[in-house]
Amino acid sequence: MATFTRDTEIFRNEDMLREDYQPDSITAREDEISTYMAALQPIVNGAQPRNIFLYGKTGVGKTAVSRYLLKQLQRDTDQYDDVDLSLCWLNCTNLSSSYQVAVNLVNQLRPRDDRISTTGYPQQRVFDILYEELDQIGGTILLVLDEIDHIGSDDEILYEIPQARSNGYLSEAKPGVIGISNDFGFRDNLSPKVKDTLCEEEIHFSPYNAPELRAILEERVTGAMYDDAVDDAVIALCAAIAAQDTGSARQALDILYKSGEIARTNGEERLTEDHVHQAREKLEQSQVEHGMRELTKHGHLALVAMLQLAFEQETPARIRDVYPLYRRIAEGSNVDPLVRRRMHDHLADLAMLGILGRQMKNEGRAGGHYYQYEFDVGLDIVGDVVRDFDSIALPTSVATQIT
Ligand SMILES: Nc1ncnc2c1ncn2[C@@H]1O[C@H](COP(=O)(O)OP(=O)(O)OP(=O)(O)O)[C@@H](O)[C@H]1O
Repeated sequence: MATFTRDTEIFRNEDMLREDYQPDSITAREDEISTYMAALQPIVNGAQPRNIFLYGKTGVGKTAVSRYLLKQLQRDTDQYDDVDLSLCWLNCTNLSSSYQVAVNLVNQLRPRDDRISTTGYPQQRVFDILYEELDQIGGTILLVLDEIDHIGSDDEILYEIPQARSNGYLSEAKPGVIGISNDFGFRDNLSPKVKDTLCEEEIHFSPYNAPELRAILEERVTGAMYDDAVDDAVIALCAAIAAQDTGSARQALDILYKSGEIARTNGEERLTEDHVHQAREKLEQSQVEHGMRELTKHGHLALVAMLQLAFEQETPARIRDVYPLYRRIAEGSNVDPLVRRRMHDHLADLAMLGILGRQMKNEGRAGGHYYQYEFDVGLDIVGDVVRDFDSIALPTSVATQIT
């Protein structure tokens, strides 16, 4: 019979290593915090808020620092009767237009039973409803738009809200926008008028180095794990791996958490450097798997064509070998195939994601240059992903090998 008992060797509080955990204190971000605080200072003084744009790669603390500072700001402004601060936090993943952002802001600000429909209004009407809502709340209202790059080039709202007061649309509310993004291209491609308003205050978060990651891990591990379960060498290794790869605190924390899970599964009481290496490998593998699942339909078709060639021992393969298979599989799956050039872009994407390796070959004057592709990841992992492609008619040689 399977019996569960509470294990007490490794984790004191493993929730502290989870993605959604909000730390009480922030380590190694003194400069960013002081710039951020200066940008928020007008609010404390009862003045109009500035618009702030935070950017930096993934996992470098943009969200954690914002949550920490805004909580602090709310607490500290409570003592001033003339500051009435409200916060509205919207994650813009899946929101691809100004219209959708406006609707979601309205619905976030309204009670649950009074929400508006996500379609069917003219854009200006939705903005008007948003202004009514903001004016009804009144006071200083900070709208935090996390992952703001998802709205793409339809960035009108990032100009509209900050200008609403001076344009006479608001009388009671003083809105400020805090935009957060890890897409550097988004900032550069903002329309000039949006860049002027939203990027009034810009704060760049750079990747963490190994000592900074070490300090973050040390702080977190005190509450999350028992002292005897983890030593300095293990923490230093997690920090070094993440610093070398991405500079992301999320990656460093994930490696530490996974190492603890591996130790627990093995029934061991201490984390070792070997657990850390295994954890890194497992995480990389699941990231590649995730990357494969997220590809477009044509990316999936290219993947299946490559898998067929790999099973038939025909890799490394050139585009001229992959393309006819891709075409056949696409047609068999009722998908219009792309022309060869466009399909080649998908192979290049697979190489960029680390799923395929590609090598430039040079056959001299007569043969010219060409690329050869082969899998850089285990075929079993690819097979696991491909097995779930319900709308692709798999070639028999693939279907039989992956079942
Ligand atoms: N300076 C720090 N001190 C303590 N914890 C941190 C720090 N920076 C990041 N973290 C932790 O690392 C994880 C990732 O950080 P966060 O979500 O803030 O990154 P981000 O820059 O917003 O990334 P993304 O662009 O992917 O949203 C979180 O669990 C967060 O608590």
